[in-house]
Amino acid sequence: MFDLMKEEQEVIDAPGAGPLAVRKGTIEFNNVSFGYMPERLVLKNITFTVPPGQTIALVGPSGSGKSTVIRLLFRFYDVESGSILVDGINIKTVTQESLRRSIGVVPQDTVLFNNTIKYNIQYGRISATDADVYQAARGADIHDRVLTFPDGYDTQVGERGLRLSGGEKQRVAIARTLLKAPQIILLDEATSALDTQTERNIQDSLNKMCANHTTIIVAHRLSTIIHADEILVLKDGEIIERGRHEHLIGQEGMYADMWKRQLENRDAPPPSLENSLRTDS
Ligand SMILES: Nc1ncnc2c1ncn2[C@@H]1O[C@H](COP(=O)(O)OP(=O)(O)OP(=O)(O)O)[C@@H](O)[C@H]1O
Repeated sequence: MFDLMKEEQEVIDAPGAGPLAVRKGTIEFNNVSFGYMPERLVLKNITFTVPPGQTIALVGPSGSGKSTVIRLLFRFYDVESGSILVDGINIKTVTQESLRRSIGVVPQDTVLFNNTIKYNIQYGRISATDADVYQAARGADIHDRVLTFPDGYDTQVGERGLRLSGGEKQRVAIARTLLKAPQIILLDEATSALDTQTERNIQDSLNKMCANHTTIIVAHRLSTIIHADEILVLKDGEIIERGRHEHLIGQEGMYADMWKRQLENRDAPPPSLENSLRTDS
């Protein structure tokens, strides 16, 4: 999946590029085609619009191009043909720094600094006050948890400190994003399984965070995108189905198949339960 910190610099600012001032946060992809290598396009004629405050979800098999859409919006690469606009401005014409400043990212796996939990949250906006940090932590549903750490907000975390669980790390990312308060949010849903209660809590925090922000979600669990304003189903770099959840279920295509498969997996008893039943009988 996309690891934005590790991407190398491929594009440079255009001469005289000015800063992007995001007002509403409309995102438009117009006939975007792109390949990492000229002979192989991984996105073909992708067109979609995310109106201000709405949520679009990208789903599809591994390698279908979901993360590439995100990387292009972050402008790690320039499109081969077509254009990407934010509030009507072609992102090629603005500074990358200003573009990335306007976008908050909640990655699958959040990198923690070997520092205090407070620093790790405050990283979203270094100038934030303690009160802002606590408020963001509350919004991300991690404040009460932090208070149980040995030194509260001053507890060292990361490799050399307290290790946080996957769900806790994701909540740190949500808190950072709440502090940054960007108009646009990119969310890379974790593939790793979380227990049902943790998942529900995180989902609540995510919903709160994304409300009134233009959001693109790379989704793995379809249950989290039932309310998305539009779902794009990608296959081999093309949008093969699009629409809201109910519409796609009615189409009985790839999305409906994926949905059925996820329901079957959810209804199957967990392996441990199966084993214990077998032992008991
Ligand atoms: N840096 C790169 N150089 C060359 N090819 C790449 C690079 N990154 C991705 N690709 C290729 O581009 C295609 C789309 O990859 P992408 O990461 O966008 O897929 P994805 O849908 O996000 O997959 P996943 O769900 O597995 O993360 C794949 O065929 C992949 O092999």
